[in-house]
Amino acid sequence: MTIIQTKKLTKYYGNAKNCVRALDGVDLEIEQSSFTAVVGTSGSGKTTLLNMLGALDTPTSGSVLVEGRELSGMTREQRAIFRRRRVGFIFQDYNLIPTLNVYENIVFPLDLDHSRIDTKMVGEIVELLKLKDRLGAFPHELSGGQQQRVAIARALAVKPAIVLADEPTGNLDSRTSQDVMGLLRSMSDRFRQTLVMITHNEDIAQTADRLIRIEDGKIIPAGGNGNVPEQ
Ligand SMILES: Nc1ncnc2c1ncn2[C@@H]1O[C@H](COP(=O)(O)OP(=O)(O)OP(=O)(O)O)[C@@H](O)[C@H]1O
Repeated sequence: MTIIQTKKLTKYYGNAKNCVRALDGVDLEIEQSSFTAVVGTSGSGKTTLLNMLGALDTPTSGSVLVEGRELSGMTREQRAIFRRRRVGFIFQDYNLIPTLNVYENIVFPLDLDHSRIDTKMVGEIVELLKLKDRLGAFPHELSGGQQQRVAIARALAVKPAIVLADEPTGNLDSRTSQDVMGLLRSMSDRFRQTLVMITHNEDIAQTADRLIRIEDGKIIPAGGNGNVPEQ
């Protein structure tokens, strides 16, 4: 089943004189529960694509449908609820709240939404991400890798339908990277989550169900499990 679909998705920045075509007519379909790796050189449009899929930004033209709903047809408030309940974001710069401790950061989206905290599942995530001993610590007391793991735990705790991750293992050693990838995969199996991940790590990209290569805002045919989008 298709969970994400984009149609001629286009995002231009700047003005007519100085126009950056960050995304240039992207047609894409992503299957539910699949793991898609997005690769491409710096500035090719990867983050822009992720932002569009998660309703963090609006297209210049074209559309994004998630679970059959067109994101640009939503009101601002509907988009905020969609982001909070359906999407788990893992950003490159973590975006942790400095005044909250690790546990409070992890359950923050649930608190915001007045949702019940599944303490068993949060406990499992925390254990797998090796954060159990650091729950009372504040972000500034953590290493970069630990902060990244808190951001991952926070994204997964809401049991989102879609996990959008921008280089989530960039700051982790290879052993922890493998653990984090294992966790993301097993969470996606258990909760039928769809994972879309930007990565520069070829080994990780090769483990994806599908590899999408972006160049100058366009998807280009790429190698990767033979499952390559047509251009
Ligand atoms: N807010 C913005 N205003 C103007 N130009 C932007 C903006 N955001 C992105 N761009 C431009 O759009 C293009 C695509 O950027 P994007 O961040 O999507 O690339 P990327 O593939 O994620 O790069 P990286 O791997 O370096 O993170 C780049 O040329 C970038 O400079």
